[in-house]
Amino acid sequence: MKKKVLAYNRVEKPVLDQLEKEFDVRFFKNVDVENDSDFLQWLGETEGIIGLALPVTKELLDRAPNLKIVSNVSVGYDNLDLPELTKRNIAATNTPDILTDTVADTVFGLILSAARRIPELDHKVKSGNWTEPLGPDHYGIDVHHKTLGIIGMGKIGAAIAQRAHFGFDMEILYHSRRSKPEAEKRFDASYRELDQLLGESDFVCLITPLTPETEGMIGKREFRLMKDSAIFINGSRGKTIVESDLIEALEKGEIAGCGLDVFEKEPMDLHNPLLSMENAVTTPHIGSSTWETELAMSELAAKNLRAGLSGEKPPTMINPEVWDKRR
Ligand SMILES: NC(=O)C1=CN([C@@H]2O[C@H](COP(=O)(O)OP(=O)(O)OC[C@H]3O[C@@H](n4cnc5c(N)ncnc54)[C@H](OP(=O)(O)O)[C@@H]3O)[C@@H](O)[C@H]2O)C=CC1
Ligand SMILES: O=CC(=O)O
Repeated sequence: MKKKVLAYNRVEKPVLDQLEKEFDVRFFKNVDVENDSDFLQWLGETEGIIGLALPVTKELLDRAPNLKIVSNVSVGYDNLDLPELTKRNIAATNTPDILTDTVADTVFGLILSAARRIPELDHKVKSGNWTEPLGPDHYGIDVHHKTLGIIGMGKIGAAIAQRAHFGFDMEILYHSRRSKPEAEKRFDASYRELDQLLGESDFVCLITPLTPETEGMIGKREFRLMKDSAIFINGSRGKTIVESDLIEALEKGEIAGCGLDVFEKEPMDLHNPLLSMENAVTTPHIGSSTWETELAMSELAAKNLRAGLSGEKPPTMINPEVWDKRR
């Protein structure tokens, strides 16, 4: 009998088609996971979960007694209660590396869009309001030769630094839990304590995972430490910042603008003030969303799932101690 698999929200079609040949798969999209009876019934029987951003809580796990693996189609895994999965010997996997360059491209797109006011000016042209040559009211600021502060010099942070250093001659400052000698050598990057980085950077780019330590790490105090000409970019998770404090900082002119791919609530509420702020460039959490990268992520997640269900070690495990215990 085929093993039962629950697919959630996003698994690319060719990969889902293949998985359906190998397993008994049910696909769910945006269901109310606490109350959808079909979902809960399948959860009770399933051995593997594959998908994007399913909140895997203790309560959900209580309803999934046969579960052996949760295969996230994302590098971030803040949706998982990892200690609880590990305690129950359930493997957890993610999709690192293959999305790094794509996400760095997105972040750089936000930097350029916010600095050069591209969405705002695009709207001006298309709405028929480009009726005379534009002047200082519509100037942007340079990106090249400015100072970029990266909070979270991990894989994506380093790929952003690479673009900034080699492509735009920017000075790179960074803050992480540990110093990064390789980034210092390759990109001439300099380590700074967080407060110092905030005060010295023209562009502040946040790209850490969401953890108890990073939740709300950028709020009122941190926005005040930034230059009033600074542009703040968030590619990490919405909850790493206090969104209402960002809105206040923009309203008061404590910073000049922002570029956001992630939000406290996704999709955003229609009354969110960011929606009407011209100096806030927004994208709908599409950091890794290119055809090539989404397919590669689904393929890697499927590889992890297959391994986890056939007793092999999944290639990109987040909790390898589960595997060590199983052997
Ligand atoms: N917008 C989007 O679509 C996407 C968003 N992301 C987000 O980007 C995150 C990073 O991905 P990736 O670069 O691959 O991950 P990595 O694990 O390679 O890098 C994470 C970095 O964050 C640093 N970090 C962790 N905790 C802290 C802290 N408390 N203070 C300062 N720095 C900290 C780590 O520092 P150290 O090395 O010193 O431990 C590390 O340098 C993901 O977890 C996800 O949330 C990822 C993909 C797409
Ligand atoms: O947000 C996306 C991820 O891969 O993490």
